[in-house]
Amino acid sequence: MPVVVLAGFLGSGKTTLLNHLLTHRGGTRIGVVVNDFGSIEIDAMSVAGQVGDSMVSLGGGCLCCAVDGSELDAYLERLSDPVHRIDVIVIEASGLAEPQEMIRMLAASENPAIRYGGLVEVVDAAEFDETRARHPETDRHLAAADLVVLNKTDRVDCAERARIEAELAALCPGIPLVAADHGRIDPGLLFDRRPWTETRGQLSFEDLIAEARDDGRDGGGPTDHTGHAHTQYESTEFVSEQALSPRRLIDFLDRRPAGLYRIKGFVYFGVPGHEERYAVHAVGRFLRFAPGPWGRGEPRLTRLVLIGSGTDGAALLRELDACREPAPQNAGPEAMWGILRYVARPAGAGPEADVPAEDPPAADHEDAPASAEV
Ligand SMILES: Nc1nc2c(ncn2[C@@H]2O[C@H](COP(=O)(O)OP(=O)(O)OP(=O)(O)O)[C@@H](O)[C@H]2O)c(=O)[nH]1
Repeated sequence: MPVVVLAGFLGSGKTTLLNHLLTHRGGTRIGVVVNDFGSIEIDAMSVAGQVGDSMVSLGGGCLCCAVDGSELDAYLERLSDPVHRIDVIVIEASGLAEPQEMIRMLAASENPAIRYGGLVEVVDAAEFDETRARHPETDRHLAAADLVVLNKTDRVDCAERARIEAELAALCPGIPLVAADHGRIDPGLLFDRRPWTETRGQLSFEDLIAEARDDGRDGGGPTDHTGHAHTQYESTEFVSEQALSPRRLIDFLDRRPAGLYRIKGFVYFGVPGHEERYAVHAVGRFLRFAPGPWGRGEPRLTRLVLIGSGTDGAALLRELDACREPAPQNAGPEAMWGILRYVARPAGAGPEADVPAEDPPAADHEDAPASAEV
């Protein structure tokens, strides 16, 4: 059973791509391992249909370090149990994971049923230069990939896309590159249609084991994490049973500090007519809300994970505490206008019913309006 590692920097679109795979998998049964950096498992909650028994979720740190090889092995063993009839396992790494470490863990796995099925690196076209500038290790990750997905191509123009593709081709010679928006790639690129060979590319099993041996590591246990992106990042988690004020939340988001690179989660506003679960995603200066139904029996909670570098977690929590709203039912529809500006509507859809003409237009495609990328 091949185990494909899906990696890429914070917010590049890994969960989106995974959901695309799950909804376009045809007859293939995919086992999923989701690794959230924060202890609130937002990614796991965002995976299409919550694939039941065929998903395990590892929160609270990066798989490459916080979870040791034997723990991962135990989960893989569970998924590779014939009872699940799984054809392929996809591990969605946290956005701060070190892919080589994960490949090492897989290489060191004693489970005869699984084999490393390749590394897919997802790249955010809109954040490409900035991510590389802040994280030079990105180039190393890309060079280890078996497939590079240049995602969010809808957020850059043709010339910019061609420039990034040329840079990627130079960084990853010989490694297939596919461009996508919203992770819509052909699932056949990852499983079934092409046999995966363990020795293709720069990172063969043998290379990895030899590298680990040279470093005096066994390839399975926790290692020296110096230089891993996640050592520079901290995660702050916020949970509220009380609704949040849309106005105060948008004000908080508009003023979010530059170091706060990634926010994800679900928000309960409880404003009449807007009782849905609002998924929120911030990646750099990009911000999006997406209303959707609550799961059956799911408590109306706000759960947010805020990941950044040099952020003051206590101060962020104080600000979010101040967004709590004891009486959301008294709010009028205009309270939601600030949020609705960041809700992407399907192309061709009419204006949101309760967005007034004089209000800034709602985002009509994912390429956020200037006002959405503050
Ligand atoms: N415009 C645009 N937005 C995208 C695309 N792919 C993903 N997004 C949005 O980008 C945000 C982050 O996407 P995710 O799939 O959660 O990213 P991720 O890599 O799983 O994030 P982390 O787990 O935090 O590292 C969400 O709001 C997505 O809807 C795309 O191709 N174009």
